[in-house]
Amino acid sequence: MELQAKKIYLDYNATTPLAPEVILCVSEALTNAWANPSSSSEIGQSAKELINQARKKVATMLNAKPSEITFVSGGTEANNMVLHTALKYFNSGSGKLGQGASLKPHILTTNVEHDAILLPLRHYETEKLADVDFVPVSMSSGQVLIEEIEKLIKPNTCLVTVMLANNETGVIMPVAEISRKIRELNEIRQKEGLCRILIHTDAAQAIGKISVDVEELGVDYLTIVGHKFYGPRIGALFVKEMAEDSTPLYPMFFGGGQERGLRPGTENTPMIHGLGCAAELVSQNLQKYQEAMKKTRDLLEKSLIVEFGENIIVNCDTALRLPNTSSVSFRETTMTGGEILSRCPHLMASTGAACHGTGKPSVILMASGVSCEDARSAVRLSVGRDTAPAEIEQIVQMLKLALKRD
Ligand SMILES: O=C(O)CC[SeH]
Repeated sequence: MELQAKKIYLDYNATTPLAPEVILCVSEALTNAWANPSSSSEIGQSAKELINQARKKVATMLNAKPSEITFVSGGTEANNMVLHTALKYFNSGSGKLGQGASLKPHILTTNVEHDAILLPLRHYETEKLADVDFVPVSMSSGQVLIEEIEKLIKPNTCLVTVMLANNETGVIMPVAEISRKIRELNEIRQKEGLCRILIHTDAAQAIGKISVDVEELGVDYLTIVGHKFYGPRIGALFVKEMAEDSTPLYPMFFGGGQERGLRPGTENTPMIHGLGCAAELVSQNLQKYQEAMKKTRDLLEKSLIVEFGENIIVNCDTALRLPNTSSVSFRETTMTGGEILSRCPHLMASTGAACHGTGKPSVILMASGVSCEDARSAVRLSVGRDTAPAEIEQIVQMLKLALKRD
């Protein structure tokens, strides 16, 4: 009987499994914390306490305060809430501060953001609700350049949103430097009666892989996505509390008073408890996770280069990248990345973002400086905390076999 070859999962940027400890947390809360956290009963209040403990754990992971964490359904909701807030902030007058009433809010972002930023902003443009500039990232590194952002800032700019790390290339963006520059400009703008520019980063791909410290980043908002760091499929939004000038946050829908009325709806206690557990694991083990993923990812890239030589390139490898992500393109093949993966039945990876599908060359890769031909044959390999170095040789052999039959 032929031994069933073990299938290897290398798509951790698409989603991660729940850590065993998180599964225990979720199942424990499903069993014991089913009460309505808004109930005054003992079991209601114990459910509420689990939520408060989870808030503290997520805050600790980010060097934030618990009161700066609002639980939401996931990264898409968190991102949309920030964009919704920026428009309302500008249009409520507090943003306009002497702007002509005819001016629309202006938002700056990059051209490689996740669809949960790109598509809402394109919608705002279509609906004439905002002017948006999608700043092209460097075609040599895949990173956005601060000067490219700065030169596009206008009097009616009310938000700069830049992802902390790209999901397809792993490129880490200079968010802390961008924040520093924006805060300098905000001091000048305040004297000129111009609106404060709010700063957001979508940290979905970064948390659990690199250090994410809201004080170091200097952002007003930060998106947290549980299912990228072995947590449940819910999220949270960090909103900076400042003594002198509170950061606005407007609810997108209305109902009960949960989450201080900012995100109403009876809380999903088990998932929130699980998110807190996942956050605690990151706080306790980030360096170990980071080192393990980098060791495995670097071994993978080295082994692929030894095997394929000039017939493989690692995309955006000159930039600072996440320790677990590798976007590689195969040359001297007529196959697309999707066709290559279809010939590797025991390798579960992707050609790019899961939400983009595998049909066409990734626009994100091409925007990051990868040629159309290389984007066409690209494969994204994203390792996890427990991807074993011993699996690397199997992965290389699977790809070698797939390319051999071209
Ligand atoms: O696969 C990705 O890169 C993101 C999926 Se939300």
